[in-house]
Amino acid sequence: MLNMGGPSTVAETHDFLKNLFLDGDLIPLPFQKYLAPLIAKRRTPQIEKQYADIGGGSPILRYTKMQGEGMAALLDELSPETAPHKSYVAFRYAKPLTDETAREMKADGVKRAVAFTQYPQYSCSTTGSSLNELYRKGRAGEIGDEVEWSVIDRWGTHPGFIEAVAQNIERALQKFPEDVRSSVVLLFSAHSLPMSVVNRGDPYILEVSASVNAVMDRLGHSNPYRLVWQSQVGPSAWMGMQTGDALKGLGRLGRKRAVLVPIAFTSDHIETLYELDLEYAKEAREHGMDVIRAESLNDSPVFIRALADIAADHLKKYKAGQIRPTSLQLGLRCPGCTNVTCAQQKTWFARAGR
Ligand SMILES: C=CC1=C(C)c2cc3[nH]c(cc4nc(cc5[nH]c(cc1n2)c(C)c5CCC(=O)O)C(CCC(=O)O)=C4C)c(C)c3C=C
Ligand SMILES: [Fe+2]
Ligand SMILES: [Fe+2]
Repeated sequence: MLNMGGPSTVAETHDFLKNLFLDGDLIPLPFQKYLAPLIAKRRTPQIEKQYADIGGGSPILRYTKMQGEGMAALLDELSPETAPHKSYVAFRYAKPLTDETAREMKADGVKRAVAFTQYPQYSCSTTGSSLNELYRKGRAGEIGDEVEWSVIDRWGTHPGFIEAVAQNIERALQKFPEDVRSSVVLLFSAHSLPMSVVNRGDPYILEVSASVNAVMDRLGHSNPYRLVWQSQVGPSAWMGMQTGDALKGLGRLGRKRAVLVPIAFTSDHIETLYELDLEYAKEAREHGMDVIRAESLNDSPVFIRALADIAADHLKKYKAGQIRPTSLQLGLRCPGCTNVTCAQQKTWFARAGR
């Protein structure tokens, strides 16, 4: 289960940020090796405070383990021919990092593995980065040669995922009086992307939009909705409109009721617990708005079942011993992408699978 991870305790914030700013797939910096530690150090106090304010750390490891264990148990039933199943977590910027997980898999004698991104929608800066890391570790011999790999690199319109999000929205809508419910604005909010990344052809914006469209279809377009973007960092141009500005704009239009829906991350993190709950929703309430946040997927049984269905379908399609390069969705670089090695990954994942 690939994801970025987060500091489980406030004390781990600095290392998390250092790993993040060292990642050229996420943030290409000149003299990265030297600049990254400096930027991380400068940013640490502010981000430490945010993790302290949401309860002393990120819950992502706890939820990912819970989701993984639930998924593996269901998979034993859904796919008995590939049982037993076990989930491993490989985070990009926090423990457990890819090499630690690879050692554990090696010690367990794993022979067949699925690199399963936990980002529903593909971006070269997120899933691409995690796959690059796995590829590098594989090439460096840190992952057993005998492991047969395949990849699930996106699932943003899987009906189970869409159902889980839709149910959380319906639960949030229930909190509004029935006579006004259908006028509540659904404000889907996803982590923004620098325009430099959007403009080189990264598919994330398109795939997040596809998720939102699928959720609205499932809801029968019951409510007005918009997709907005949050958490931009630094002075460069990012995808808009920004979530905070959208809320203010709705307030000005007299649309006082909204549900904020996290759509691009599967567990709670600073963006939901700090930015959406403590900053935006609070500010909106102070301006007389009635804003509720739909819950993150976290331990949702519908979502865990979706993960198991996605993995079971994949295992049926890509049987051990039969994985070929053409089986993988990877291999297409964005036309303008210079730092993502998707094309090489395709070859490695296939070769590792022989
Ligand atoms: C799908 C989710 C995310 C995308 C896409 C994404 C792209 C992206 N992020 C940065 C820069 C930063 N992101 C930071 C933290 C952070 N990012 C995400 C998710 C996505 N990022 C999460 C879940 C987190 C962890 C914080 C949290 O909410 O718990 C940070 C560090 C925090 C900070 O300093 O503000 C930076 C920096 C870029 C440049 C980028 C696309 C290229
Ligand atoms: Fe980010
Ligand atoms: Fe790319």
